[in-house]
Amino acid sequence: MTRSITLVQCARLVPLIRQRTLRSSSATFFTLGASSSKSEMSVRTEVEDIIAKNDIAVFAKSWCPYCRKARGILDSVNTEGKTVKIVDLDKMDEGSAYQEYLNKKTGQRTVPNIFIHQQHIGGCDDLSAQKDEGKLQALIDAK
Ligand SMILES: N[C@@H](CCC(=O)N[C@@H](CS)C(=O)NCC(=O)O)C(=O)O
Repeated sequence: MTRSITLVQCARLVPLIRQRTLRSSSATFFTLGASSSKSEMSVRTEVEDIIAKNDIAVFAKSWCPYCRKARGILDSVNTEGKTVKIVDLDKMDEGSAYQEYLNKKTGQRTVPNIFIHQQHIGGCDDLSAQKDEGKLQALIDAK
């Protein structure tokens, strides 16, 4: 008797279990949706970390002539004791996402995208202008 009651209860439980499974699979779907915006968050965190933790941060592409020129300008000034981070966006999976975030942050989509002590400098032409005006070394030495 006890056994048959248990079986009946089990039979009643089956649709409930199905419902819960469906609910939990939509919860999984929701979690996946949330994790895609978390990935945007982590791109933002990573880019901001690079800018915050380095005296000079350059978001570049390995084949880009303006990036090469910017590296040359930075090599021509004294960066001793400073952390210089060059991030080649074309060599990483999240490169396009970084570039998209940088565009949102600075209004500049092109590379190189240069920061000195967290201050947005701009591209190669802007860096070059700072050097020509004799301001670049002072900017780098500021901290
Ligand atoms: N005037 C800009 C020019 C930079 C530029 O045109 N960069 C190209 C690569 S050489 C670029 O970002 N193209 C778009 C892309 O690669 O997504 C500067 O001085 O930095």
